Formats: sequence, structure tokens, C-alpha cells
Amino acid sequence: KYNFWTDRNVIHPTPKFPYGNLSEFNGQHFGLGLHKLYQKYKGKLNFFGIYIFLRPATVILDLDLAKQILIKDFQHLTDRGLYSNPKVDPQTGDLLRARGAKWKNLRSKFTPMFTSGKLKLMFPIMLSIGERFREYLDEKIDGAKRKEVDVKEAASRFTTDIIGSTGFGIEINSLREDNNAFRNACNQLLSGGPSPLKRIFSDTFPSVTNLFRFKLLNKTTTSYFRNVIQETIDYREKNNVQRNDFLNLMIQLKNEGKIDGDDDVGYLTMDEIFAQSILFFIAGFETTATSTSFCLYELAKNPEYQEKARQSIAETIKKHNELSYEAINDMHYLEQCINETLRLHPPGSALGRVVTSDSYTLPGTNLTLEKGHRIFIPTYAIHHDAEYYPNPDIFDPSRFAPEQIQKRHALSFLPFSDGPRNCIGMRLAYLELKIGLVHLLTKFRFSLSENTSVKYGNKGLTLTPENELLLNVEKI
Ligand code: HEM
Repeated sequence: KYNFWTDRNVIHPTPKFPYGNLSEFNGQHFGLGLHKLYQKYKGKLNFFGIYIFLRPATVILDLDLAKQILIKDFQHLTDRGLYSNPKVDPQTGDLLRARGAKWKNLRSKFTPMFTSGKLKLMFPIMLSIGERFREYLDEKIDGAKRKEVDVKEAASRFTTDIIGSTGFGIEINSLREDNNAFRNACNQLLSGGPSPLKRIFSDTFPSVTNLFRFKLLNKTTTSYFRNVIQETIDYREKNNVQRNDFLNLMIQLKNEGKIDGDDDVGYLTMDEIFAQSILFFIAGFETTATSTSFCLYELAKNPEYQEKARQSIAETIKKHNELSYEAINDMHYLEQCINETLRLHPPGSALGRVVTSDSYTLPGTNLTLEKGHRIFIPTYAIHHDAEYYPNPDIFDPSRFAPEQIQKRHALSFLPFSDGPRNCIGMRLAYLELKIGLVHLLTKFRFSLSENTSVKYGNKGLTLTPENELLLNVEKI
């Protein structure tokens, strides 16, 4: 099994049975493990081989090749290679895990939900949660001049309330209640997921996993969410309640197969609604909460950029006379700060694709990969490559000024990926991040405290701080 790369004369680290090259990741997050190998091999070839347990996989080093895989050759690489068996576990039939025609069908149903027009309708709901976010911090400070606050916990409550309100269609209020049932269930959902090794194993050996009828999420917790969604849908249908949120759009798809009288995109089943609502939470909660807290952390470390962001927010609100949807979209310097945060700390630290055609020859090489072969694009490593970002560990929002972006390869920045299978929630994520940051930066100043420390965890799907993220917060 471990001759695959030697037989093809492809550069690769020496594997060890039974984990292959995972053993040398030293328990680090997958994307960080790839970073080490990327640094070792970059410049030698435009890809290298690794072994995940017993199976060979390819890691891309060259951005043109990455472009070919994500965009130009998408028809040969439509899937992400995550375990999916909706018959045994309906949750694995979600958009993130769905494959081939099933994914295409789901994606076309969900795309109309994330247009700018639909997000604009959800904007007032999000804005009011942004205000609660500010009040939450105000209460934490409790009249003191300056106080140490866990911004990761604060941001998690903010994004929980947003997803609860837009995705599940209910007022959550975890920002006001410490012992909030929805937030507790969310915590259980995340902590009760499979261990990283079990997850990587199930993605690598789906047929073995099928034999064990493996379930991704704990049934007790998923049934909590199913009940919440079912009750909300029943209530809305009985009382003819309309609300500007994702659930409303999903109910339209369930009953009419189209949204707001637009083209037919097909009906959604209740199982699909359950799976997608939970996915919206999994994909949208931690990613945005982490990015909000990392952005505050980087701005606390760099007070001059923090002040510049604050000033440009104030100027934009003044220009638009209010904090409108248009004003938020016009906050370019804040977006530069967000992008630089996403570059330094990309929540999706690596992208995965799997060969879905019978075979696929890597462009520019004579390496032919069979159906099922996995390919990784090491986002974290690309974002920390000095060839694209000189002094890559330094936070510098000016890297994302329009003229600087022009100078770089388009695929040197991949927090939301690229191509037909990129992040469907990208616009929503920017909106949430900006709303959260605007509400905090206009009223509070952030600085490092003696207890501020950041270490990445290795358990989740996303790259997040392992523990709390403490910052000093001072009311302006
Ligand atoms: C800072 C915030 C976020 C980041 C960095 C992020 C990043 C990503 C990445 C890297 C992917 C994989 C793309 C690929 O394989 O090519 C992805 C997929 C996805 N994301 Fe996000 N995401 C964020 C927020 C959200 C939000 C708010 C939602 C929606 C509720 C969302 C929903 C999804 C879904 C449904 C997919 C799967 C799309 C598909 O397979 O068609 N994400 N995201």
C-alpha cells in the first residue's frame, strides 16, 4: 500500500503504519500539518504525495494547478470527499457532504437564498442582534473603566443568535441568558461530534464506515433541533406567519418548489430542511464567531489599525446617514481588516476534493489519479507563504487594498474557496462579521491583557482558538 508514490516517482514524506503521514502532524490541525510539509516541498514540484492511514492523497503546491482543480476541471472533481450516507444518517445528506447530482440539485435550491436581495431582507434582524452584542459587552464591563472579557464566548453568543434567528427562525437570546437551552444544545452538538481521527477515518474509508452504520452527530442533540424546527414550521403554517429568514425560504421550497414565485428549483423534504438548518449552524456559527474574535485580537495587538478601522466606520456611517445595508457594504477598510484576519487564521485550513470521474490526469503531469483519490489544497500554508505575503505572520490590512490584490494570484486568498463548490454563505459571513465588529468597535476599545494567549485547537473541523480568548475591553 505504501508503494503508491514511490512507484510513481512522486516526492512524499515517509509514512508509518497505520496512520500514514498523519502521525507526523503531532496532533495538530490538518491544515497546520500540511503547512509543515508545504514548506518542506515548495519549489521542488507543483504537488506532493501523502498517505492518510493507508490511502494515498495529493497535496497541491502550485496556484495554477489549484485553479484547474477548483474551477476549470470541476466536472472531474465535484465532491469534497467527506463521508455521506443519508440513508443511515440523514444529517450526512447536507450540502457540505452531498455528492454529485444530489449536491448539484441541493445547491441550485439553496443558491437563491443567499443573494444580496435576500440578505438585505434579513439585515434588520441581524442589526438588532448586533445591538444586543454591544449590550452584552456593556454588561460584562459593568461600569468599570476597563475589564477583561472572553471575546470568543461573546462572539459565539452573537453568531448563535444570528443563526438561530435566520436559520431556525426563532429568537434565541443567548446574549441575554446565561443558561440558554438552544446554546446548550449547540455546545453539545459541537462537542458531541466525532473525534478528529474518527472523522478523518470515515472520510477516508466510507465503505468500512457504512458497515458500522456510523452516525456523525449525537441523536439526542439532533432531535432537539428537529423538534425546534418542526414546531416552528407547524406554528408558521398554522398561523400563516411570514418572516424574512432562511426557514421561511425553506418552507416555500418545501411547499412550492420555488422561492417568491421565481423559477422552479425543486421541492425540499423535511429531512433536507432538518439537515440544512443544522448544517447552517455547523458551517456558519463557529467560522464567523472565530473570525470575529480573531479580528478583535489582531486589532487589539495593532492599536493603530484599530483606530483607523474605527474612524473609517464612523465616516461611512456619516456618509450614509445611518447604519444601513449599503453603509455596511461600503466599509472597505473594515473589510480589509477582516480579509487580513481570514488570511492569517483561515477557519477552513485546507480544501478537499475527490476525483469523481473514472480517472483524472493532473494537468501538466503524467500522473493519472483514479476515481476516489483525494486532493488537498493547503489554504493555511498558501496564506502563510512569503512569496505571496511578505512577512506572512504580520497582520497588515493594507495587503488587501485593491491595488495590492491586483498584484497577487487570485487563488492566493482562499478563505471561502473558489469555483462552483465554494462557500455558499460568504456574503452572509461578511455581513455578520461587519455588523458584529461595527457594533463593538464604535463603542469599545480593545487591548491585549496579561492573560491574552492564542493557541489553535485541533478537535473541530475549523481552525479555532483552543481555549477562551481574553482581551481588555474599555468603553469609549
Ligand atoms: C468566516 C466565515 C466562513 C468561512 C471562512 C467559511 C469557509 C468555507 C469553506 C472554506 C468552505 C469549503 C469550500 C470548498 O470546499 O471549496 C465552505 C463551505 C460551505 N459553507 Fe462556509 N464559511 C463561512 C461561513 C459560512 C456561513 C455563515 C454559512 C451559512 C450559513 C456557510 C455555509 C457553507 C456551506 C453550506 C458550505 C458547503 C457548500 C457546498 O458544498 O456547496 N459558511 N465554507
